[in-house]
Amino acid sequence: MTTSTNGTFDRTPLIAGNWKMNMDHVQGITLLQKLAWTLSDARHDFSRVEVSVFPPFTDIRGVQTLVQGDKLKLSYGAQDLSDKDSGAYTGDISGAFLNKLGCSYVLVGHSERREIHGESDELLNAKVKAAFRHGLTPVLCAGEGLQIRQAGTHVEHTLAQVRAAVAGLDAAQAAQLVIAYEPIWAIGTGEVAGPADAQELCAAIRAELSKLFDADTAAKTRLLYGGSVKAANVAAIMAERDVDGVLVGGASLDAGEFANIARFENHLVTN
Ligand SMILES: O=C(CO)COP(=O)(O)O
Repeated sequence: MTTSTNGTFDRTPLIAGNWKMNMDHVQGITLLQKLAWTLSDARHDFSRVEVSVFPPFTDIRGVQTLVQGDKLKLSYGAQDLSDKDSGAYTGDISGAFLNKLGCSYVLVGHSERREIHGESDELLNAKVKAAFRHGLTPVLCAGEGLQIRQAGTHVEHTLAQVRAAVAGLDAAQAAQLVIAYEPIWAIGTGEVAGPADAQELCAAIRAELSKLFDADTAAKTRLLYGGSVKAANVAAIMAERDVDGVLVGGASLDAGEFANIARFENHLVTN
């Protein structure tokens, strides 16, 4: 995350909670109410730090009702979308439907979708384009597994995923895009990549965007880190220059913990 000399953020930090396949629509509403209450009690400034949740599809209508009804400043998105717009694609969800439910974002290419559902780089590129077609901001996830990390090819591996997913985008789309670096070995394992690891990859991704588009565009793209983020480690990660936010899994299911992550500035360590 960079701060300008007057202390305002160049890129609004994004604290995103990926609920994965947790929280049915009743539990989801309870969690969101608790989160909203905790953040409002703490007078969270949403214009300085954006907070977003990614519930299961079945929760999104309820989330929309609560956010709109209570005029919450939280944004929300889905965890996946189809690369198609409509038609005979049983079980798939169109970006058009997500847009109608007020989603701002959609995750694309989470490692659990790449690994469990065999989603290819080509498909993910089509999903990124489908998101833009329907007025959604894609949060593209990329990152390496343990073997690749141990082989030392994690930077090239992650950049190849990013290159494939952004192919054919224009500079305005690249600037709007959010990219989350999520090393698979750090997801749900308690094994957090160090702040320096997060910075290494976010800087490499920004340099790659600069090559593919231009430096101005690359300076606007928000880059997140994800993998075992907690209130206790978020400040050091967010203090890194190129890290503009975090994508949180397990810890986003606890309203108090996630609210504390969102309020990382309260325990920000500058280095
Ligand atoms: O996959 C993640 C977020 O998308 C990270 O999950 P954890 O925070 O549970 O490690």
